[in-house]
Amino acid sequence: MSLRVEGARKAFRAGGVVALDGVDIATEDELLVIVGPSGSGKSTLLRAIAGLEPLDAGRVLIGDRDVTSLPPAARDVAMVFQEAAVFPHLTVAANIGIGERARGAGRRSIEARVREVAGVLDVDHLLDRMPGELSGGERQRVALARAMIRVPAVCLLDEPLASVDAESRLRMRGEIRALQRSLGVPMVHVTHDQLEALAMADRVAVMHGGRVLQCDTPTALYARPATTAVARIVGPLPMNLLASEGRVVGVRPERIRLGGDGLRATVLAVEQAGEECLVRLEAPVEVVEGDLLARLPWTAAPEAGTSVTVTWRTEDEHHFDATTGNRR
Ligand SMILES: Nc1ncnc2c1ncn2[C@@H]1O[C@H](COP(=O)(O)OP(=O)(O)OP(=O)(O)O)[C@@H](O)[C@H]1O
Repeated sequence: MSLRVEGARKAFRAGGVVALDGVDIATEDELLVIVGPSGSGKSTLLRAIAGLEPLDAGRVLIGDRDVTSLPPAARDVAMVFQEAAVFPHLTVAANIGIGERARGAGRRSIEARVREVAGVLDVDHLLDRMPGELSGGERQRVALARAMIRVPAVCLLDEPLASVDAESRLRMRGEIRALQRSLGVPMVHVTHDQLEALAMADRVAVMHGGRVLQCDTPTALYARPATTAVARIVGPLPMNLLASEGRVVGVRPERIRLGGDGLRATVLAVEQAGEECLVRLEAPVEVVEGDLLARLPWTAAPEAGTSVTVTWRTEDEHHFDATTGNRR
């Protein structure tokens, strides 16, 4: 199945915000993760695909069906939101089966399907519990199971891991990844956590200001960001951007080394992060945005206040146009 969004535009009269400013995406049976800062239009795009937000212009196509003017129920789309909305007065089994019951399926077939999907999402041992007796992660898995009980044409997830603790998040990333493979339909997952995006996705669409800046594999986004904005959004840390001879030179903090014949710098601060450390530097260069950062092994941590030299390999440089920010 394919999912395409073409030329999607959406302005909200309240506040005069252009939430979608000509968005095109095309995806097939893969996990497409949409990432971007708060307010970049991610949820609006997802809601437009689901039919919850009418577009001012543009089209949504699922397979060869133009669903732009169809109501949500007619689109065959499953959607899971940030806050797992489960019915507190129904058991887990009843929550998962509620859609099938509404469609008039028989009791036995509902039971069988509930057990099957609960097994996939590892909530089969919780079927008789009430939602109040579940952890946040378990509740979210129940919400996923309910949405996936019937294989939809398209599956949409809006920050389903946002309120789940770090350990469950890690586990659920893998489960969502596996769920997409077992369903074999396009899955679009929204997150503002770009590391989560890079870890899970077949491809990542980076949104900013209502536009898709780049849509590519995690490897390509990291290795060849198309613009300075993508270079700042994608990666374990924002890329350092230095003004140099009318262009912008980008170097990732994890590619910077201290010592050798290089740029003289002063160490402003050192933060330990497990085996590594984040070093904030001041150097006589024009840093286009943010601070000059280096990520080093903790064993190589310099002292704050000392003088160091900063080097990197030329093959680790990314070059961008100073005016447009586009990769050169
Ligand atoms: N119903 C609405 N009325 C007015 N403005 C809205 C409405 N919904 C969203 N917006 C605005 O549209 C822009 C995009 O919002 P959207 O929720 O799509 O962003 P987002 O990328 O999902 O953000 P977040 O990561 O914070 O959820 C924002 O500026 C937001 O304030």
